[in-house]
Amino acid sequence: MLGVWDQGCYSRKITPQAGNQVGEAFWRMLLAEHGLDDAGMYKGNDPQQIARAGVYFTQVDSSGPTKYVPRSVQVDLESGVCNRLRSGPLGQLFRPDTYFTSDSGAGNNWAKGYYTEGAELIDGILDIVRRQSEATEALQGFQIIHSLGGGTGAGLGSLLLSKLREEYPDRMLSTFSILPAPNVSETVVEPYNSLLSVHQLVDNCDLTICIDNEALYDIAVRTLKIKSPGYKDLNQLIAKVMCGVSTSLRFPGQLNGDLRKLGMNLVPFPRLHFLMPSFAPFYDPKARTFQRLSVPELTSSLFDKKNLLVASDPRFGRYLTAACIFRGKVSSHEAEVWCTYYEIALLTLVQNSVMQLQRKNSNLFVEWIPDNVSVSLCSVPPVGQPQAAVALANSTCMQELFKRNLDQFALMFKRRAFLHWYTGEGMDVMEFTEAESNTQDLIWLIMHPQYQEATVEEEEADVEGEQ
Ligand SMILES: Nc1nc2c(ncn2[C@@H]2O[C@H](COP(=O)(O)OP(=O)(O)OP(=O)(O)O)[C@@H](O)[C@H]2O)c(=O)[nH]1
Ligand SMILES: [Mg+2]
Repeated sequence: MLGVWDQGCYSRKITPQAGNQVGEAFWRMLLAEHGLDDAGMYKGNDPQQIARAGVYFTQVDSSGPTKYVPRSVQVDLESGVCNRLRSGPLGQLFRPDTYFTSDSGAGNNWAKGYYTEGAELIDGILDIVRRQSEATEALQGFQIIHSLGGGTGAGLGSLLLSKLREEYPDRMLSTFSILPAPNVSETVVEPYNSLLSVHQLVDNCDLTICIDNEALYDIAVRTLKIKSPGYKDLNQLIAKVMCGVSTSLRFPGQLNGDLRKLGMNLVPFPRLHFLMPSFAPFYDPKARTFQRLSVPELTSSLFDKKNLLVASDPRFGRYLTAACIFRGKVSSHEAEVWCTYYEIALLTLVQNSVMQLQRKNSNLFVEWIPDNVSVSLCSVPPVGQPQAAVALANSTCMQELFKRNLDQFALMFKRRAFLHWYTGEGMDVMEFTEAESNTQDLIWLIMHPQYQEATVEEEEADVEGEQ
């Protein structure tokens, strides 16, 4: 999990395996983008690189040169991944007292993460969150990186979200949530863990950036031509997108420059905060030298199913909102210097290109939110690529993901299969029923966003009627 503040920054990873492994890939890429080495020492020479590094790092310069330390907490109910992190290349980066592990394990059981084993760790985790929050002038909010398919990231991650909501009701809570996929799946109960987590995310999170292992797997095989992709390959893709979508928070002068502004532009109704990321260009490293996309090509790639990090098809939904960021030298006029006039001209070019795409595909964008696609530029390119674009979109096609999860959940739940593992940890079967019906409601709302207000009014009328 990660936390973000205006001055310096703070990150905390609730990790289960996935969260910490993805976190490691993310921090490594983040270090490179800000010109920092593995120990957090600045080695770059571009003031833009480091100007807002404080959003994710605290500067420590007690003796000698300044060290940038991530505001991060690494949590797991097994110690293996954290131990590897401690003894790996980033061993000097994190504060030693920001690792929280135990050896009890959650054994893929959401109830252990939420109610028993995880619940025992929660006070210690909150203590360190509190200490870091108090030392910061302007706390924006928190980011959690976790998978939804296991016991720790999903169960303990959900518990942490609800505690943070209670303690910091006016701060932004956001997650990078990795959804399970049949072809990268590890256990049969993943649909249970995932749906129980979605149930919590609906109410306790402001922005959920969904990442789907199924889509990552497809990109790795079809586009990157990796024969049998491992987590390392998938995590590189996630890190690229995480760096991309946090660009506006980390570099100066950006639109959507903090988590709240980002949420404001992307979330028209509180429960519809499940966003799908896209990235372009993904390419086969062997074909790299041939890759140079024009602005319209980059734009259309961002809205293409092949470039989405979730396995759903935007042609079967409608976009409520989207935010795009173009990075590096995205114009074809390569000889031009990155100066103010050039930037204005480029912004107009990018805006026109998005407008044209919207005009051509007007049926894919709701008409009742005018100007629902925001665009911004960042001259700092991603690591290893001269140019790239990334988008976060709020589309009704996200219902496909929840429908897939719900169907798998329902098949097992109908027969009450595997439930004893959960009830054995003190969980009530009612919670499963509630998670199921909450997800059904969520799917309905995603498909009928125009009735959101009516639903809220009906609920309010019901409450008044009961009084
Ligand atoms: N993309 C990605 N997915 C992962 C990774 N590791 C595990 N997963 C996925 O995450 C889900 C399992 O969750 P884990 O993160 O391993 O579980 P956990 O949160 O540690 O929970 P427990 O081990 O049950 O305590 C499965 O859907 C895996 O496919 C990873 O490094 N990258
Ligand atoms: Mg684990």
